[in-house]
Amino acid sequence: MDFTRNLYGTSLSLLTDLYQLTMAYGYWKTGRAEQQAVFHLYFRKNPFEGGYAVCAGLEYAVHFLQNLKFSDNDIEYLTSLRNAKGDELFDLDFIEYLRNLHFTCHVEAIPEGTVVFPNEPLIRVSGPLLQAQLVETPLLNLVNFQTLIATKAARITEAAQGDLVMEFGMRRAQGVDGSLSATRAAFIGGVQATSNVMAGELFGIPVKGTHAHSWVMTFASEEESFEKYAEAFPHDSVFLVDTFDTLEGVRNAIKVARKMRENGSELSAIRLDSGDLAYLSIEARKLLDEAGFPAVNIVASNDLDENLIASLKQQGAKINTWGIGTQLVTAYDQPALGGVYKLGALKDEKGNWQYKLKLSEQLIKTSTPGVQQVRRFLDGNGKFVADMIYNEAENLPENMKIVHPLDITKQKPIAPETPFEDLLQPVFKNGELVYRLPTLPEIQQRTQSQLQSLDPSIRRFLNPHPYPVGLEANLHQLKTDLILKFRNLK
Ligand SMILES: Nc1ncnc2c1ncn2[C@@H]1O[C@H](COP(=O)(O)OP(=O)(O)OP(=O)(O)O)[C@@H](O)[C@H]1O
Ligand SMILES: O=P(O)(O)OC[C@H]1O[C@H](OP(=O)(O)OP(=O)(O)O)[C@H](O)[C@@H]1O
Ligand SMILES: O=C(O)c1cccnc1
Repeated sequence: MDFTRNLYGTSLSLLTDLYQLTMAYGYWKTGRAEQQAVFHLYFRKNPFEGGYAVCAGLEYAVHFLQNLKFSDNDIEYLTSLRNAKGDELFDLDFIEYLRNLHFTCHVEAIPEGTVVFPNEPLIRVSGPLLQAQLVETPLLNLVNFQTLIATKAARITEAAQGDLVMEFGMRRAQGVDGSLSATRAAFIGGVQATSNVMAGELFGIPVKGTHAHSWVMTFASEEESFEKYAEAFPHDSVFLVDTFDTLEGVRNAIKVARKMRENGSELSAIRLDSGDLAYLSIEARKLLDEAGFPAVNIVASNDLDENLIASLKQQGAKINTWGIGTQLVTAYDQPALGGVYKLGALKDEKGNWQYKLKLSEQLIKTSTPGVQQVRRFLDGNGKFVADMIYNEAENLPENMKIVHPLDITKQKPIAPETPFEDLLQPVFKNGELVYRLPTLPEIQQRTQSQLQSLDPSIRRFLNPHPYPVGLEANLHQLKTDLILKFRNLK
């Protein structure tokens, strides 16, 4: 597994789309490689029809940018590429330029574990056009997926209402990194443990687990299989009780739990993995309680997600530990977050920003110009009130107003003394890392406190109340003026 282990420490410079390199070549050839540019990474729609997202993946992005250097192997490969005529695709002088390239951009980013909303820049990259363009694809790759999974995990842990949630998804994940980075993001979203041992080693996430049906199937009887498991793990035994008949399995677990107690240990839990989990957990709880085992936990697994957990809770299921695999690590109901990376401004020869915008027939897909920052306004209790995207390159007016990005009639004035925080924080200055990467438990803690600051109406799964996010009025005007200009209406 050296491949994975080294993946984030070595050059990932070719982990990009070819068009980033051909554009880079074009910028270089036309003398624009060093022109100052600003790009923003953002998404347009909350995943899972939800009311929010939890941003994740920044640490991977930081490692990627720190190691942005074309290795000898990278250079050799790029030199080997040919155009349609059979000549070298890239000028050798350009290849030399790439060989000597090192990252000199400024990067601002919203810390991992922050609750974020559509249109807000999660990462802002400013610096030489060639470099800021080049990093588009890998940044999107690293941030889209982890943000998606952290959000799914936040929803699942919300549904679990404080119960232990374990991530069991590796076997159905999308390849090696689809499992490792999903486990990391799941932990950020609130999952407390994983069955993924390598994620335990690499990220320090607590590892936990039970046993499979095969363990039971290798013995002459289910009872014997439980006995032998308890001998091996007298203090950490969880018996999977559904191999043949679930309630019979619970009775066998109780028999073995009694023997364990005589030998001075206690059964930790049973696991249900099929059938009607509400009914079976209620019956299992009764059997365990009547037998004097009220402290034995009940774990459930079987294609669960936040909606099933909420439904089982509502049905009165007596489950207090959840093993969640496929639905979580593959973000089954929405397999991708549609994050994009768009140019906001370019500096002209006089050093003035020229604001840039991509038009679309759909207003939601029209990009926002400027050098954007996100200001989050809070109430007296620190609860989130509204977010304002504004242009840091211009002065803010005294009387600020937030304008809905798609409906100019929806405006929200901001009282002058409203407390706020600006979400984008400096990460790289001139290519130098200036950001202390928080630990994973710190990030998980941040997610929890951020979610607590969000009104429950925004967190609910069905038709969540939309959190107000808009453009500061001057930025909205700038965007409108540019749209009119490009449509030749002004
Ligand atoms: N009480 C319940 N309410 C709603 N959904 C449930 C309930 N109990 C289980 N489920 C879910 O129903 C789905 C199908 O479960 P079902 O019992 O039909 O198949 P299964 O248990 O996987 O069968 P198998 O025995 O082949 O493993 C699973 O996603 C499971 O989590
Ligand atoms: O259901 P998930 O949320 O993905 O959780 C992981 C599943 O992986 C195991 O199943 P296994 O591979 O034995 O297959 P199964 O689905 O037939 O139980 C385990 O028993 C869970 O059911
Ligand atoms: O430990 C478990 O119970 C487990 C691990 C992975 C997948 N399913 C279950």
